[in-house]
Amino acid sequence: MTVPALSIRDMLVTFSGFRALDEVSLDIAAGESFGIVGESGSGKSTLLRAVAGLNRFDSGTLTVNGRSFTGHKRDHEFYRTVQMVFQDPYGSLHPRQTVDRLLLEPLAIHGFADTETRIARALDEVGLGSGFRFRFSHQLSGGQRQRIAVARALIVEPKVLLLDEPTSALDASIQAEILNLLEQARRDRGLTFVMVSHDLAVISHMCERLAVMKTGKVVEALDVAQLRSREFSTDYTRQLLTASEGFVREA
Ligand SMILES: Nc1ncnc2c1ncn2[C@@H]1O[C@H](COP(=O)(O)OP(=O)(O)OP(=O)(O)O)[C@@H](O)[C@H]1O
Repeated sequence: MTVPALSIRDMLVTFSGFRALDEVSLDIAAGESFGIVGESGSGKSTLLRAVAGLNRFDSGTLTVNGRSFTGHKRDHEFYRTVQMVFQDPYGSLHPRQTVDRLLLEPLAIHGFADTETRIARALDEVGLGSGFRFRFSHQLSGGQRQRIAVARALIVEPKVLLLDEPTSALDASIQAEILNLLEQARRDRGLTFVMVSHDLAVISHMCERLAVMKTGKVVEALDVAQLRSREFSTDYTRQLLTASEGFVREA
């Protein structure tokens, strides 16, 4: 692997002594789409949140594009490079703000000047168009909100997107649209994805490699070809696969 976009070494996160993330190490290459799966409570969100600086990590190292970070301190440049999209587009967007305002905010924070052009382009990129610009987010459907959340992440031209169950709050048909939109953006922009999902079908569709988590640890790392041909080394992964609804793809 060339210099990884994201390198996590022995990352430990504890909550009152409980090891929610137990010395996890991962290298994710630039341009790679990397999945994180595991049962509920296995530490997937904690890992993503610790990378994003939303949780502090107690020990270990995080290196992003060659820059190292500790604890939960992140700087402007980090958030220009790394953006996160959350599961719940209802919670992550302020309901009483217009789409315009929601898209303007990250541009202002990061000092972009040509805001008009960027907002118009962002709305086009996520398939909404300028007719949505002055709508309030509470007037949008779940799928439209998630498109705005994606636009808000992409508008500052990041290199890495952290995606925490980005479609699991949406209907199946809308899920596919958002996943396609994300995949298109990744290809067009050469983005690196780190995607958490409980749905192995989603991971199989979107990712090239994945880590399987259990009780705060990575118990297995494999590529999607191995996932599809069921070359696992643990029964736990097999059980996850069986439990993942709709996973029907055969080797
Ligand atoms: N802020 C917190 N305070 C205390 N415990 C926490 C906190 N955040 C997470 N945990 C605990 O850490 C463990 C891992 O949680 P996490 O949310 O990372 O799991 P997950 O794999 O993302 O689960 P799910 O698929 O259900 O979202 C759980 O036992 C959870 O209760």
